Amino acid sequence: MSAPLWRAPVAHGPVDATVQLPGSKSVTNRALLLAALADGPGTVRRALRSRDADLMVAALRSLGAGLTSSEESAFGADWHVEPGPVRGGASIDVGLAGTVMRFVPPMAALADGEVAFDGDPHARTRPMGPILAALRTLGAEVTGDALPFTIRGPLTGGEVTLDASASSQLVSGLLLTAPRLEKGVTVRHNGPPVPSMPHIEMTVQMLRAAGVGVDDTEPDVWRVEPGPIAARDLTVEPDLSNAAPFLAAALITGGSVTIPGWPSETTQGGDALRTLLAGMGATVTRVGGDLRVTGSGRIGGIDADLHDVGELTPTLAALAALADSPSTLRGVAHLRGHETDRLAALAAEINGLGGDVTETADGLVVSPRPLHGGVFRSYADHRMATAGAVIGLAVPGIEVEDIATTAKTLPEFARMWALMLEEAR
Ligand SMILES: O=C(O)C1=C[C@@H](OP(=O)(O)O)[C@@H](O)[C@H](O)C1
Ligand SMILES: C=C(OP(=O)(O)O)C(=O)O
Repeated sequence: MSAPLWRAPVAHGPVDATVQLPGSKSVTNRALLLAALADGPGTVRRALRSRDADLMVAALRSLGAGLTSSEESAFGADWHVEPGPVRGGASIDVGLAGTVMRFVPPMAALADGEVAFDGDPHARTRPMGPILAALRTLGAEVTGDALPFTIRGPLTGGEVTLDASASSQLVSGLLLTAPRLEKGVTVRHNGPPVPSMPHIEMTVQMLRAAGVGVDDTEPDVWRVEPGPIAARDLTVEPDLSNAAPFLAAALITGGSVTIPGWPSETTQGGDALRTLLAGMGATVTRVGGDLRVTGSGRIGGIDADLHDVGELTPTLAALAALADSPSTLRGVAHLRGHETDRLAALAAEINGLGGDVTETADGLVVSPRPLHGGVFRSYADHRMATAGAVIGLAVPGIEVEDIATTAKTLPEFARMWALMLEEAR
């Protein structure tokens, strides 16, 4: 059965909206896991509620942690987390969540028995081999090199070398559980450059904030000292990557979109939107603690290396397709291992609307062409679905397949999108 189609609304004038974004998926899922491994009860405030976050909560519960929520709203939950002895015997569903499939297995190797992992059909193709091999080196028994697999500890820790060029999460996953191992862990990367480095910085900063010693002075080497993970009371920042489609609306309509609570300092890669969107012609200003992006009505093409911020590629490709000059998006070969092969998917869907997108070995060349309506397939990828919505602002007759897939990180997307456009009227 094919997924339902969602008629993307066309913008009939400049948007002028304030869009309150729920919490960061990346911060939420790190904070929950660290809280479950901590030395006492802790709290994660304004945590994202979404499919990926709910899968993390379910995984931690099945490994023995107690999680109860209060203050539930569209903008998230406050989770009270009670760590417990890590329990074996669980079967964990990772869905399509990179953070669950890479962050939870090292923790599961602390359990007193075997833990099984599986996920969505496409999750079985996402890169897992290097982290599973690393866990074997560190003492665990692991069946298989991809999902589905089982894992059985104990992990003693020590030093391990892996190729993390397919995903920064292969490193983050090992670092997050490392303090709980007798010897800690030293991770060395050996291979082409690791993508999404700000996400490893996020891991390192969150470990340090929990009192863990981390040495990252040598490039591509991370040493995590053994020791307690301090229980914390932490508030999650808004998800800056999910700001991308909303801010893109300002450029497309020549309007203005404000995101409240944009952090002044952050390890979220989405912060790069400030420079990337300015590079495409937007005016970007801070108004108190908010970020405001204003479009001029003109979108310029860009030549950008997105190696550190690959998550932003679908929105930027959509904008590039509507620009007045060509764009080259480079450094994102690893996107072929994301929710879908995003380079192939973006080229196929934009070209299906009459566009001119060419895949390169590590990115896309986008030459703007007049686009026509049609179906924009989402491939179970939340950022493909939102890219379709972005194009639909300017091109009548876009029907996005399976808009509900945005529930991976932003279940309220369609409602928030409609609200943003209503504010323009
Ligand atoms: O650690 C994280 O929270 C993430 C790391 C990045 O993964 P890759 O390094 O696989 O790109 C990013 O794209 C993903 O959305 C979230
Ligand atoms: C790559 C992404 O997700 P994941 O955490 O599943 O890797 C993403 O959200 O763009």
